[in-house]
Amino acid sequence: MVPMRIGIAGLGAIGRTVARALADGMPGLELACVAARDPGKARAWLESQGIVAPVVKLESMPSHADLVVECAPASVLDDICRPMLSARKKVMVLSAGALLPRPELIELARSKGGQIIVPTGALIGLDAVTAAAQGTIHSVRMVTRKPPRGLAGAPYLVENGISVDGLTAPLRVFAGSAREAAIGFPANVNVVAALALAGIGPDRTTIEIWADPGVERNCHSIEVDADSAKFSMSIENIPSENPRTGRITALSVLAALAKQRAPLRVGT
Ligand SMILES: NC(=O)C1=CN([C@@H]2O[C@H](COP(=O)(O)OP(=O)(O)OC[C@H]3O[C@@H](n4cnc5c(N)ncnc54)[C@H](OP(=O)(O)O)[C@@H]3O)[C@@H](O)[C@H]2O)C=CC1
Ligand SMILES: O=C([O-])CC(=O)C(=O)O
Repeated sequence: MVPMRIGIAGLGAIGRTVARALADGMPGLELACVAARDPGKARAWLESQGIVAPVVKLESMPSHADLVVECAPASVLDDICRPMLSARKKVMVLSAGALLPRPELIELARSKGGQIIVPTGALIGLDAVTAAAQGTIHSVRMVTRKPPRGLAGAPYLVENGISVDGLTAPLRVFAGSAREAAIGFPANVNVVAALALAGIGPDRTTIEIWADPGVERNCHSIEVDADSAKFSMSIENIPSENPRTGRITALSVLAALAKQRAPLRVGT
């Protein structure tokens, strides 16, 4: 079987873990290329790891890869998705919050025959939410609690003069829709964007965000009420080297990549 060629756009907390795993070997998959903001830094890291892969520009990824994992800042989403989708290829999107205001990327995938894949990422239970969405979902509510350092610097906090420094008790810093949360916290709550895309959309999916000095993990809990089932789910993510990003996110990418070529697929 010809291996599926995987590109990685963004060599940070998620990208490095995915590159390492692909280089170590995943059945039916090969690391085909990497794109980074600073190609010199990327080359030095690859060399230090003994990983052989070309460092290329975002716009030339389609000639190297069948599927690109987008694990870069939200601001780069367009530059990663457009060339790949225009070439009828696949992009696995981690910056899910940046997809909400860009429905034209989904239209591009539809018109060209490419595909955007949003993995479960740092979340849980999107299989159940997508199943329930085949029927009628009445409501989806999410509550996120993060250590203050996992929220510091978010545009919503800056614009509203909310400080999370030196908190001694939990502070609810936001309550609103997934759409508003994705704008105010573009690097902190991609999870609620993925949840919205799986279920009832960004305007009806609600979220509370708490800065909680009492937690060490990024904690997400979700309640879904549907005509097929009522369920609640929660996950406590151990932060990776990037305090905003749970370690499980890169593992979710690996699981989703493995499914691309697996003889047995479990879960939706
Ligand atoms: N869907 C989900 O469940 C989750 C999504 N995420 C999202 O995934 C994305 C990646 O997260 P994470 O790995 O933790 O982030 P990091 O900040 O650790 O890594 C991002 C990398 O992208 C690089 N980069 C910056 N600009 C470009 C560019 N123009 N082209 C290519 N690479 C670039 C950065 O380089 P440099 O440092 O040199 O600027 C950095 O190495 C983020 O948007 C994050 O919010 C995170 C967790 C969960
Ligand atoms: O959604 C995100 O961007 C990150 C997150 O909450 C987590 O890793 O738990």
